[in-house]
Amino acid sequence: MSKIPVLEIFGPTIQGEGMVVGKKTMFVRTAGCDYSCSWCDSAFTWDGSAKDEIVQMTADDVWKRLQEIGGRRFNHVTISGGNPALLKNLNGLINLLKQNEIEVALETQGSRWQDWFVQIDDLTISPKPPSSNMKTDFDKLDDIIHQLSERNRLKYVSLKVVIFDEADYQYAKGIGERYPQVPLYLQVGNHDVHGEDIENLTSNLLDQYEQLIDRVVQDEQLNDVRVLPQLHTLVWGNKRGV
Ligand SMILES: C[S@@+](CC[C@H](N)C(=O)[O-])C[C@H]1O[C@@H](n2cnc3c(N)ncnc32)[C@H](O)[C@@H]1O
Ligand SMILES: Nc1nc2[nH]cc(C(=O)O)c2c(=O)[nH]1
Ligand code: SF4
Ligand SMILES: [Mg+2]
Repeated sequence: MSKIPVLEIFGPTIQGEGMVVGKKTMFVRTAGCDYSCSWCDSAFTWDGSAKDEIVQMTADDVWKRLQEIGGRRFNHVTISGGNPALLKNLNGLINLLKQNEIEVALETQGSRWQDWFVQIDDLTISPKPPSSNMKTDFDKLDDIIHQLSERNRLKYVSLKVVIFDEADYQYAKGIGERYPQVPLYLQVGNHDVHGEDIENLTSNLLDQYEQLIDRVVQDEQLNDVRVLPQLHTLVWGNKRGV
């Protein structure tokens, strides 16, 4: 059976971000990314620092492990990374979860298409703004949104843009204009992904959140938008596995 490179399986916790924020969920975090965002809060998935922790698992292994740690205390699994959309064979895991009546969410940046996107219940696409130092391939992103639209999947999809500065804000507006049919979430950027002083971190993030809200409420071109912090970061700081 084909294997998936897994870095973490944890939960139940709450989804801290985006379209299903607050939902009780388990997480499966895959290894490897085609991007290297300057501020990535999960850089250990691609920078080699956790390469010894990567475990090659079959879909069955992952499902067993989810049950071992989550028992019967979950009905939702979020797959994140790294970029899980690098893995063509994730359909095995997605099918297995669905057979067991588990809802499946997935986080990806919109750089790659996989046919199994159409099976995801909550698909978050998070194109990267200028502060990340990554360049969005808009031909690719257009194609992904087009394919999802053609297959009547847009009700299961959202776009989420992380905001650090004015250029990011303008980029997010561009995303909103380009894909008006897809719900848009703005997410507060965490400047200090290694900081251990949670009080200081929380207070900075709440300040950033307030500033982003102030900017959005003044803006007549961004009426149909949702503005959120990363809830898990406010609660647990930069701790891994929550
Ligand atoms: C770690 S990524 C993994 C999934 C996929 N590679 C992606 O970027 O969408 C999960 C989410 O965390 C966001 N993220 C990463 N670093 C962040 C930071 N420093 N502050 C806020 N959000 C961040 C990403 O933009 C993405 O929406
Ligand atoms: N609680 C919690 N919510 C999250 N939402 C997206 C996450 C991610 O790293 O992809 C994440 C995470 O790592 N933890
Ligand atoms: S695309 Fe996601 S996982 Fe990859 S570097 Fe950027 S934030 Fe990190
Ligand atoms: Mg995270």
